[in-house]
Amino acid sequence: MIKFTKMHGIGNSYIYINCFEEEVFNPSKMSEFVSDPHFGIGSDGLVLIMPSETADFKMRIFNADGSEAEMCGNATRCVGKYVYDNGLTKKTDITLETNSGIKDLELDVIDGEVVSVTVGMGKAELEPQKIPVSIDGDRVIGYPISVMDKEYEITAVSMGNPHAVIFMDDIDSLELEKVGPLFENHELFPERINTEFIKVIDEDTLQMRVWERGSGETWACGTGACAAVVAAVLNGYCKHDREITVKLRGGNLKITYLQDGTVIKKGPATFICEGEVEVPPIAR
Ligand SMILES: N[C@@H](CCC[C@H](N)C(=O)O)C(=O)O
Repeated sequence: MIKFTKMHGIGNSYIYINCFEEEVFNPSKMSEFVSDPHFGIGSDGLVLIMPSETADFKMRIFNADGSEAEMCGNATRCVGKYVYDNGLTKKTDITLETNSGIKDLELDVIDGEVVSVTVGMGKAELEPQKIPVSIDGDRVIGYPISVMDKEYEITAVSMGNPHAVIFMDDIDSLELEKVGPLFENHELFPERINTEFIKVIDEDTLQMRVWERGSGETWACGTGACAAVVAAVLNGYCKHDREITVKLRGGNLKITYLQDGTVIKKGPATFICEGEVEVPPIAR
């Protein structure tokens, strides 16, 4: 049996394991198991909360298919809430080590309740080789790509993990199950990709659907929302230094892309349930 907590950041849910108390030997298999809604618990993946030598805490994030990602925006907020609510820290300014560097969390606590978390997401990376995207040049902005005989234009951004952002008017009728995997596994993306489909509502508001690498369509993606705002600024739809509302299937995030390239993200983190799960030997 292993103790778990299920939390979500605007509908992007993960199973959180407190590795100060529990040991997980095969997180990749464990993620596949817990994410499965039929034989496991049901989630978009697994997050391990661990001790760090360089920050207050460390997190590792695994997608539902067992692949490990560098970063997860929604999980950073949930980890902030978890460590505060469970008495692992009394601090409201917390540093969190991830596979893409240390992120700064600022907890907004009212009457003992964490109502929102603001995360310094670091600088957006635009150099194609570093995202990585197999396209020459120093940036990928509005690059044409053909999927299922339809032309799309991608803007590529890394928020620690890779994103392709596409602006289009009709995102509601998109058949994400069909097109999502074709973007995810396209030959231009050697490490696969997260793909965001964005409708520009106005210069301060974007609407987004996302197909996540390793997890499929999720109701929200924090790094994806940041990439969307960066791409919107690069394409002239939004401006630097303004708080942009990104409306996702599960709720809203507030994202600011500063002139110096840094991205700030603010949003809620929500506890769903906790319990113990019997993990089959292969997933331990
Ligand atoms: N949902 C996340 C991103 C999780 C990782 C992603 N699927 C990847 O493989 O890069 C978020 O909120 O950022």
